[in-house]
Amino acid sequence: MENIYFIINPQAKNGHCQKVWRRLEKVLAEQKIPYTFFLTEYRGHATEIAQSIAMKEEEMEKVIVTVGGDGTMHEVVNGAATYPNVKIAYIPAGSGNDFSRGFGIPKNPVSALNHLLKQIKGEATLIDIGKILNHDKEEIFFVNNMGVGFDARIAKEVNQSKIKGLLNRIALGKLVYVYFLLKNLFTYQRSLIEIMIDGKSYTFDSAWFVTVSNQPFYGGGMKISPDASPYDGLLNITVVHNISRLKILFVFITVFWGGHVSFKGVETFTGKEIKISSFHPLHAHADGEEIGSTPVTTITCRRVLPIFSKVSGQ
Ligand SMILES: Nc1ncnc2c1ncn2[C@@H]1O[C@H](COP(=O)(O)OP(=O)(O)OP(=O)(O)O)[C@@H](O)[C@H]1O
Repeated sequence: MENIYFIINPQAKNGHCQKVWRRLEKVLAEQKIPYTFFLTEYRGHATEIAQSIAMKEEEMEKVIVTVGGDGTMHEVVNGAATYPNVKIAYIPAGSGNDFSRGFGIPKNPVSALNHLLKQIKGEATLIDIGKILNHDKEEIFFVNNMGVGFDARIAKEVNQSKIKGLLNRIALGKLVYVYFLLKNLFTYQRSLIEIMIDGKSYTFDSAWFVTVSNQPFYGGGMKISPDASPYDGLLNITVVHNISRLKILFVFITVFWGGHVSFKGVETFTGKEIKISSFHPLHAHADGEEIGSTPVTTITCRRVLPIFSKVSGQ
């Protein structure tokens, strides 16, 4: 059996993750699985823990299992992605859990753990990840998506909001993104955005946002990039521009099944290196976590991260 380390964000889904972890502990005890665990104490802590696990006895193979939401997974990947001795797994216990949607991991945390315990004896799957260079020349990885503009503004407000806690308590946590989308819809100032995709330049005036996806889902189940695949070495770009405030509401409804891509004003591209700049600095996010503002450059890193997911061996 591999060395298994769990990193748990007890605050994910406004504390619900603690209950999830207690259920997982029982399963691990019943199956007599040896493991080590760490609870995160603050934002950024999962990155520090993952990195220190990866660095300890570097020749030793390890599996780091994230228990939490997409934000915690983002932090774990940023701590461990550059260490070849580490494989990563995910148990969904956050509000949105787009990673589990995109990678076919069971929604139920106990099922996800049982599934992982079966898989862990076999081969992990190498997936693509995105690497961002922001204007401070920091390197940031993402597994789901990154974005600039309206969606990054929403991500920032969601992360700071008290409403998220309220909605989570009544089991409607996924609606938090919808709430902030509607809140910003009538006030957001659209902007000129320039995108360079593999050396080819595109300009969009009155742009709402640009999303760069590694897998189809974001924002708690919206299929923003229906054709994105984390196995093809490409990133999928979605630009929404020149659409009125009223029409974007209709477009938004169709995002849940990926129908938005057929609207005029929704443009899609694929590429390996994407530079995004804007007339005014715009918020940027990676996997829903704030990462500063434009300009940003994103590149794909092809099949570099070993993960355990339903589609292992693909
Ligand atoms: N102990 C902690 N206290 C406060 N914040 C924390 C702690 N540990 C991690 N965090 C931060 O909590 C934030 C949210 O975590 P996470 O994304 O895992 O859960 P979520 O928001 O419920 O789920 P999702 O992102 O899937 O909607 C992350 O930005 C992470 O950095």
